Amino acid sequence: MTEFVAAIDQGTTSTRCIVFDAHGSIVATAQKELTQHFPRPGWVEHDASDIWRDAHEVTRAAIGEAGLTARDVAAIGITNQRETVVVWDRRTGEPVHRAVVWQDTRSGELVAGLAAEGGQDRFREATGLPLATYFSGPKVRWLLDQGLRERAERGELACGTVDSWLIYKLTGRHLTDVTNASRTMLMNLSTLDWDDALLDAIGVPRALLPEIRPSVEIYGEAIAEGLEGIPVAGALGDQQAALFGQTCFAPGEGKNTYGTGSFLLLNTGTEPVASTAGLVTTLAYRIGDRDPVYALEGSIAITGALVQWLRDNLGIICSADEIEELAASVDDTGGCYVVPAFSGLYAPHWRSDARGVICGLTRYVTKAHLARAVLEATCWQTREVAEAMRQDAGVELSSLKVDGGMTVNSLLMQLQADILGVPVIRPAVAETTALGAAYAGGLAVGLWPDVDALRAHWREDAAWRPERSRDGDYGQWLKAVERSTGWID
Ligand SMILES: Nc1ncnc2c1ncn2[C@@H]1O[C@H](COP(=O)(O)OP(=O)(O)O)[C@@H](O)[C@H]1O
Ligand SMILES: O=P(O)(O)OC[C@H](O)CO
Repeated sequence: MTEFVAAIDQGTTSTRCIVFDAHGSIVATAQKELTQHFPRPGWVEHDASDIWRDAHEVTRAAIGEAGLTARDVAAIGITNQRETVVVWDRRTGEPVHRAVVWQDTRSGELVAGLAAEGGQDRFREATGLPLATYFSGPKVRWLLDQGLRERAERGELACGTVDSWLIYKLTGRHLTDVTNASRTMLMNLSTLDWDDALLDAIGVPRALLPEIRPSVEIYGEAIAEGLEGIPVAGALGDQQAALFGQTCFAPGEGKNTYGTGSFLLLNTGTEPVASTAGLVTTLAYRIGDRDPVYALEGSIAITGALVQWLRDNLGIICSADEIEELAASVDDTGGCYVVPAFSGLYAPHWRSDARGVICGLTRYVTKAHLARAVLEATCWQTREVAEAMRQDAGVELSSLKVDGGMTVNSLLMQLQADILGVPVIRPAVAETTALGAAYAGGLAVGLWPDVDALRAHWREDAAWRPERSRDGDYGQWLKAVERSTGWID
């Protein structure tokens, strides 16, 4: 058995492939930025052909960069932006529409209609999810309503989240992993199968959907050029992959990933825990035919994306890393709070009528204060979901494991420790999302015997301890959140 695993990490803003060795160390990386399309306010699209082209290209590049050939790679694991939907023609294998991205709000009216009939939580018991534009089912329904329904019912079209699209292009098989399926609002959390009542209510024919498989399993051999014969052997939604990569295998273990959005997940064991505090109940992973493991999740739509907005829409910084120096040039935000409700508010509020606000502006406030308030917005939103976690699972955080693109920002990490009041700990391999996918692939082909073998790989890189309590400012943040709601009628 060869000792290398390639992990494809298809994120919202970029696609990368990382080759890991049997110790979980990075051997080679290749990455491509993904073009974002914003055709109307609230709409976010990706070109699914770009997604596949980039994934194919970076995988071949990373394997080459590692000095390997396809024969030296034990498995390809996949991790991906979740909820985003792709619909393709089964005959040509080509997409019939741009992918509708998780942040996209075009299904707002559909979602409001469904909520009017049975309340926002009508599918919560079956799916663990509140009705929101975030999840895939209503996005699929919107796509079918664009003249695709008849073809879908005749079985000519296939649909899936990004894992499913990549597995299809890699192996020719139409499958999805159970963690991704749990984000569609079409899968029943207990049966782990598509639920006819949900399919009916949301208006999605079963014929369109992939088969739901465990997260750790050999799905098939790659047939894509240059990758022929590599087992495609594990898939997890990116937030679940980060939980896996952080080796949070025991109930009560959790992590927060800071990327385009931020997602705090807590392993709750083999029984789903229902949320009453605005969190989402979701699949954490399933290894082969063993009992599935569930998680509670605090999903925050916009964190790193707010830094991008400061860069691309306002031009206040030229690159994301410039925000740290600018924000550090002042001691506080000058009383300014930014609530980035660009796609409404996700956990714990689930308010699709919210839109972004900046509160507390005076003539004193400079771009440096604004930059600092942008960083604090990530931290305050995280505090809100951590509080919800305490209410739902009775878990009092004693520290927080972190990862994701924003965690290179030390000021942000210090602000997070201050605002949460607990130490924030970053592991040596910050690419935990890709690592989790590599672990899933490697476990499936027997590179590692079990999850216990993976724990030994986790090492701390840096920790930030609370230096200044910010409890006194939390009320002000909540007031700002209140002001963002009720904007859309
Ligand atoms: N130094 C930094 N400070 C703050 N945010 C950053 C920094 N560097 C990158 N980011 C943000 O991190 C995000 C990218 O993280 P990544 O984990 O690659 O995201 P994704 O997986 O969602 O594509 C971007 O939204 C970017 O704005
Ligand atoms: O692409 P990321 O890393 O921001 O993750 C997106 C999430 O999976 C959305 O649920």
